Amino acid sequence: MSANDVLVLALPKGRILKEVMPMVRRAGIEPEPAFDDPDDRQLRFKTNRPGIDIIRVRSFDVGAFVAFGAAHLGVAGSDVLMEFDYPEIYAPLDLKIGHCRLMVAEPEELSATDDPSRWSHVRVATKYPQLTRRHFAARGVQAECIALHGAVELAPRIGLCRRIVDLVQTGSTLKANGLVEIEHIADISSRLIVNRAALKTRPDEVQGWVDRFRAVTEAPATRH
Ligand SMILES: Nc1ncnc2c1ncn2[C@@H]1O[C@H](COP(=O)(O)OP(=O)(O)OP(=O)(O)O)[C@@H](O)[C@H]1O
Ligand SMILES: O=P(O)(O)OC[C@H]1O[C@H](OP(=O)(O)OP(=O)(O)O)[C@H](O)[C@@H]1O
Repeated sequence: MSANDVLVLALPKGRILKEVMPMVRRAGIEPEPAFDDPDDRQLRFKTNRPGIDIIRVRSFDVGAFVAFGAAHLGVAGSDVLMEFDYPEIYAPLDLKIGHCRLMVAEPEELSATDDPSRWSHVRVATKYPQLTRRHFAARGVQAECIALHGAVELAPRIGLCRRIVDLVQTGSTLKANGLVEIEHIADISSRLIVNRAALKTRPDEVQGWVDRFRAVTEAPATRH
């Protein structure tokens, strides 16, 4: 099999990887040992399947690798998919992992008197500037976004802006920074994504992997 024939699966490093690897293994893909070696600097890994390699990239970059066809399949949070909104990506399967929600939040004391229905302009710190602008524009509010890559909950406390759009799971990061949720934007989970062109040109292989992952999400996990 030539290198060009190998399908590439893009996985997000970080928190999702821990949840997704048991699913990848149950779908029948076992990466080479270097994948689990924290000192190994390799980013592309062979697997027990000669026809599939794994690449490990930033969670925000999985969509770009799949959209531009460098990877054929991938796993991405629906937050990332909403932010970039790549038409070349098809997301056929909810993997039911990485559950959280995307919220607008502000300092507790501001929320006591604030009335979001009266906003015409908001300044918001967020990792999701495009999604945030779209969300507010849909109800006629102009959002000025300050793009951050992390520690978003710090922004109101330190005077960068009063409001944020960020992910919330347990709510402990909001609470620790004196913030409260004031608007729900979306429920988030991770999806199996495929490049639309790859699905057209190699339908049996790509659909075969979608079906195997679907079977994993539908079967109860076995305990060892
Ligand atoms: N608190 C959370 N609970 C559940 N899922 C989350 C949470 N935070 C983020 N996620 C999901 O995990 C994905 C990756 O999270 P995040 O952007 O924080 O990256 P990370 O795991 O820190 O790794 P990296 O920054 O290296 O990409 C997000 O796109 C989202 O779908
Ligand atoms: O509601 P909680 O359970 O507290 O989780 C929410 C936090 O988790 C994520 O941050 P992450 O830990 O990835 O750090 P980050 O600031 O680098 O995004 C997210 O951006 C929130 O900050």
